[in-house]
This record gives sequence, C-alpha cells and structure tokens, in this order.
Amino acid sequence: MLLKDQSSSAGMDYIEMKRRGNFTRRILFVCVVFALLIFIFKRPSSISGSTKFSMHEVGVTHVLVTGGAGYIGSHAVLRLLRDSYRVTIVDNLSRGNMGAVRVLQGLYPEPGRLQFIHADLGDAAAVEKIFAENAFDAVMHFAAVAYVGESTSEPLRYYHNITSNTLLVVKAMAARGVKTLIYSSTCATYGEPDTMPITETTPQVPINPYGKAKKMAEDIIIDFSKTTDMAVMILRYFNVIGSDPEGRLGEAPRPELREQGRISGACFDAARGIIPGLKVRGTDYKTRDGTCVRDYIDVTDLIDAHVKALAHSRPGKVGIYNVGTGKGSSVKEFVEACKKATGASIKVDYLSRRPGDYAEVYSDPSKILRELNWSAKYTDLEQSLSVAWGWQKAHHNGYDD
Ligand SMILES: O=c1ccn([C@@H]2O[C@H](COP(=O)(O)OP(=O)(O)O[C@H]3OC[C@@H](O)[C@H](O)[C@H]3O)[C@@H](O)[C@H]2O)c(=O)[nH]1
Repeated sequence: MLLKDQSSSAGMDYIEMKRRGNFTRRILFVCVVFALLIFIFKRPSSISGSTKFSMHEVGVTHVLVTGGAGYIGSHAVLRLLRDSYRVTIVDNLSRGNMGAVRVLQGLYPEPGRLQFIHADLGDAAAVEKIFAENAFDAVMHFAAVAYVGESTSEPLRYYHNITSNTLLVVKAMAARGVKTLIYSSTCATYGEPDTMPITETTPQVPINPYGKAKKMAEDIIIDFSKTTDMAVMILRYFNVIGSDPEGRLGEAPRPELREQGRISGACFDAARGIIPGLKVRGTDYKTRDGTCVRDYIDVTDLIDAHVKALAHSRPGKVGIYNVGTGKGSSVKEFVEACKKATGASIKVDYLSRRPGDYAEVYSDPSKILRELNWSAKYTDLEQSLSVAWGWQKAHHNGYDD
C-alpha cells in the first residue's frame, strides 16, 4: 500500500516536473516572441516620433524638412527622396496634409527613407526631443503660416509662429551641432521698393506682418550665424505656383481659409465651381492694368533652387538669394492664364484692395544664376497652371479624394 503510494507519488512528481518543464518552455517561447516584436517595432518606421535615425552611419544626408506636409514642403520632400536623401518631416498638420505624407510614403516605403513626426515647432520640449533623437545633417525650414491677408488680421499669430518657431529650430540645431540651414523667406520682406526689379541688396522695408515677421526671422538667423560656423542659405521666394509634373502632389489649402487664400487656389476653386467666382482685390494700383503685379515661380524650379542651395552651402557663410523668374504678371493676366489652363469661364468680381498688398514686385534673379547656376525653367504661366490644374481636377476635395 505504502509502496503503491510511493510509486504513485513518484509518478506524480514526474508528471509535475514535466508540466513545469513545458510551462518554462512556453514562457521562454513567449519571451522570445516578445523580444522579436519589440525589435521589429522599434526599427525606424515611416510614422514614428521616437526613432533614432542616423544618416551618418550610411553616409547619406539626412534632411529635416519642417512643414513637409505642406504645399511647398511636400514638393521638397519628393525631390530630396528622388535624389536619395533621407528625410524626416516635422509638421503640425495645421496647414499641411497627411494625404501628402501618405503619397510620399507610398512612393518611398523602404524603412529609413522617410520619417514623419507630428509635432508643433512651437513646443520647445518636442523640438529638443526631435533633435536629440535624430542625427540631422541639414534643415530646410518651411513650416510657417504664410498668407499676407491673414497676417494683417492675425498679426500676433504671424509674429509668434514665424519668429518663435525659427528661434527654437535654430537653438536646437546649435545644441545638436546641425550645421546647415536652408530658410524659406519671401519677397514680402522687401515691401514695396521704389525700383524694380528687386535685387538682394534692395532695402527690406516690409509693409505687412507676414513680411515683417519673415524679416525678423532672417535677422535672428543671420545674427546667430555670425557666432557659429553654421552654413545658411536664405531663399526669398516670389509667388509660388504649379505642382509636381507627374501629378502626385498639389496645392490643397484648407477650405476654411479660402477667403484669405492665394490667387492660384482662388482661381482653381472658381474654375471648379466651389466658389461662385474669383474676387480680384484692387484695380486702382499704379500698374499697367491697375491690378497687382507678381513674379510667379513654378514650385519645381523653386525646389531645384533649394537643392542647389544645399549643395553650395558652406560653413560660416550666409547666402541670400531671390528665387523668381524676373518677369512680372498682373492679377488680370494671371486670371486670363488660369482661364486658358482650366478651360473654365471664371466669373470675376472686382473688389477693393486687400490690406497688406503692395502694387508690384518682381525679382532680379541674376545672383542665383551667377552663384548657384540656377534659373527658372518653367516660366510659362499658363503651362504651370495647366500642370497644377491636372492635380486639382483629379482631387476635387484635395488629398481627401
Ligand atoms: O482671391 C484672391 C487672392 C489674391 N488676390 C490678389 O493676387 C495677388 C497675389 O496674392 P497672393 O495672396 O496670391 O500672394 P501674395 O503676393 O500676397 O503673397 C504670396 O507671395 C509671397 C509669399 O511669400 C507668400 O507666402 C504668398 O502668400 C495680390 O494682389 C492679391 O490681392 C486676389 O485678387 N484675389
């Protein structure tokens, strides 16, 4: 009985040991699976805000593109990826579109090519974290509010957004030893000069909060650069139009900002019938037909200037360049070109002047040709608008289509 009991107890021990062994193996298996999952999900992903993403390891330039989900920024990202750069986009999506980021991710899905970080550059801790966790070689700083009309009704927003965010970006660059900055500035920093065309030495006397804030941001960058060996390129854009010739990206302003928006967006909205007609703001300027004259530069050319600026940037040097065609077109001429490009009969209402507007600006682009070997290639307004219309037609609801 006792023996029987003992043998039965030994049998029980053996079964118990086997059960425990199986249990341990299961635990080990689960641990290994967990470790594998952690390894997979911690690798650089295309949507991640916390992955260390060093470009230097692979000898490829890693560019931080602020505002990379926006109209101009997304076109810059596309070009940089095409040219084999690695890119991190930081965007708060207040004006930019996640749809543009998704297009770019779809085109360049390989791990480590494109990283998107949803963050606001006004958040100092977030900016510091982004720079601490990534090794950037260069920054292209596009992110900013950028409507002249809106800047006159919301000046504090413009001063804050444009100056403070630039300050935080530059501070973070300095703290982490990021040596190259390409800054998006604007012809609006010149205001309304007495002589045309505008050269880089034309006095900057901005007349609206947008232009004034951009001039302040330029000053912040230039003054800081004198204390370091940072390479700085300041590009003063004239009026940007057009879109990716392959139709992958376009200009998709927020519908709620229609009233404040740029002439190109308003023309396309009128051509699609989204708004009843185009409002031409001011017909009594001292220009050839009474409407404002602007220098319209195609976004493909503009981004080419950025890539050339990056290639020509030198430590301790500040380069300042106008980016324009050198040719001025009036609002009326723009509307005619838009009618031809869209084939739509756009109804035009003539209204009083928009606050903050200046009569006539166009660039002298000879410095950028001389020093960076850049000149605009897409100088036919109607052609640039036709390309942009191609994307607009296919995206009635912007990137939501
Ligand atoms: O609906 C509209 C929009 C604009 N316009 C006029 O079209 C002209 C161009 O205006 P836009 O708003 O397109 O462009 P702006 O010249 O004011 O500034 C633009 O160019 C310089 C960039 O740095 C700015 O970010 C950009 O907004 C102005 O005369 C404006 O009054 C209209 O007549 N109707």
